[in-house]
Amino acid sequence: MSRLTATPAWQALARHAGEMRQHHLRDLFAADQQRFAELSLQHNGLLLDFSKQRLSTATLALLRELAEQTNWRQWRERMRNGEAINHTEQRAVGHHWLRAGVNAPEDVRASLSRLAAFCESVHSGEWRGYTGERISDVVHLGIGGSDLGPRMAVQALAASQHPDLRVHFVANLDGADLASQLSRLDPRRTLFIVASKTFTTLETTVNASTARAWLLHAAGNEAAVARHFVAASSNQAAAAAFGIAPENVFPFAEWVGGRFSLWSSIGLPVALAIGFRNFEQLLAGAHDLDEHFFTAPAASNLPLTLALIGIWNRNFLGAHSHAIFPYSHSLRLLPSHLQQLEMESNGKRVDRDRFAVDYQTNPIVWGVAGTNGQHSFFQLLHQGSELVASDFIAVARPDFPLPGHHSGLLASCLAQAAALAFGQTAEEARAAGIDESLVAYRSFPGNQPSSTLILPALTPFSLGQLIALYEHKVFCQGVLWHLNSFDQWGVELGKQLAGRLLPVIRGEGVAPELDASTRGLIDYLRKVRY
Ligand SMILES: O=P(O)(O)OC[C@H]1O[C@](O)(CO)[C@@H](O)[C@@H]1O
Repeated sequence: MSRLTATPAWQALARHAGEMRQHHLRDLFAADQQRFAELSLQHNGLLLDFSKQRLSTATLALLRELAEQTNWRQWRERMRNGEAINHTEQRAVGHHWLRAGVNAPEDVRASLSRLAAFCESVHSGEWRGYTGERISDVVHLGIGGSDLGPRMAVQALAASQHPDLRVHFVANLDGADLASQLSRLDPRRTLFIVASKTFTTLETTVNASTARAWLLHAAGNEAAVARHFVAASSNQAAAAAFGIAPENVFPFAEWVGGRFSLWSSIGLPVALAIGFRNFEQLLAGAHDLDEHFFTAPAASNLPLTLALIGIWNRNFLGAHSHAIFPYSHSLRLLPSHLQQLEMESNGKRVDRDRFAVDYQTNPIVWGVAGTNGQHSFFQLLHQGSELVASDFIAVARPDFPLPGHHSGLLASCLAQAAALAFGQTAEEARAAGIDESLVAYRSFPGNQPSSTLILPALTPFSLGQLIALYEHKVFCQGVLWHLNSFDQWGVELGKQLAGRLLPVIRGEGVAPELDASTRGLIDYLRKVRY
């Protein structure tokens, strides 16, 4: 038995789960008229309703006891105080310092001032391309944490987009990604941001090299690179070796994890897209949530509550997957961002003390924007055989207010969450006039758990709050599961193998140790490629 499953709170929760599994959400609501009031929280404009989760106030009390027995407060202080809690890389975890405003470390404030000045020079037209033209397009080259966060934020805040500057993102190693962007761009007016913490990532360095060749083909002069390439990286030496002028490198610290780097210079495309003042509001929103997380008691702490609900669904009700449904077209990339945030952080099977865990860790995180998902896979959620826990995210006021759209969107969001929770019994189907031969098909079991999060509006501030809320949720779950949430060794093996296969694919080498399947695939590829 592990130190987690041996805790009295875990044991009590396991017993309690046996009892709670007997109850349908219909019964829980029927038995308690105060359920919404008891099982919802608010913080500075955000509302989190978790009354449609299959739990009770007693469940929450036990879950909070589990948090106490796993020392979540002490871990929270360790992160806040800059201890090297990422022990396998001997690094502190400091993304929250990036948004601490006037209390941020000196180097963070200095770096923000440089970003502000750079944004100002691009927006004002002081920064010009090699022929003296203004910059009209920015292409951000990065992948994983150096792509998903800023890409999602730029899309989410499209309503605040700077009118004269378009921001594009290229991540994939597949040349189709970069080629399709370049075909629409003018090298004289295009600025590239090479975004890579390590500056060694294959996808980003290949895309950056191709982009530089494209620029030089047009400019015919190396000097153009300094007017068209900047970098966001922790590896200033590698950025310089690539040919980016030192004054064009915006560094950030090693203690910023890739999937938490949106708040650093990796967020430069966001600042360019929405303006630096709005970027500061994004940071302010995240800081607001940081303060809440660091100071609120367990019972009113939103990130901790989200984390505990996730643990309940995963470890005690047996949900394998967790869906994120933003009912907001602008937030349609949020599921992808959270997928990386959660699965790269807590997709682990060895605990902090190097022991294999004897409990489930992160579920599969997935999702799309509503209402689109309703017309593709929601059928399985309503009548399939899988327990799926969901987060519905709604925005009270529209960011693009076209008449006749937003009320329907909100109605759909609330209707889906209610239908998943309460379903439709055979009696109700009959009462609705369904023919007896169809009653079995037109009954819905319900009892699918979900939370609903409401943002008053999609602003830079509320987006900052939203992302930080999930970041701290992930932190709390990592603490409870006794994981290091801040390394990602699991992605290394595939990278190393790709490095070994590259010369073989190119026909420049042999790899005698290859397995029969990979060898067969390579032989076939060689045959059909050339
Ligand atoms: O910013 P870099 O160093 O290019 O890394 C990109 C991404 O690659 C990963 O290491 C995973 O492969 C992520 O954690 C990281 O965000």
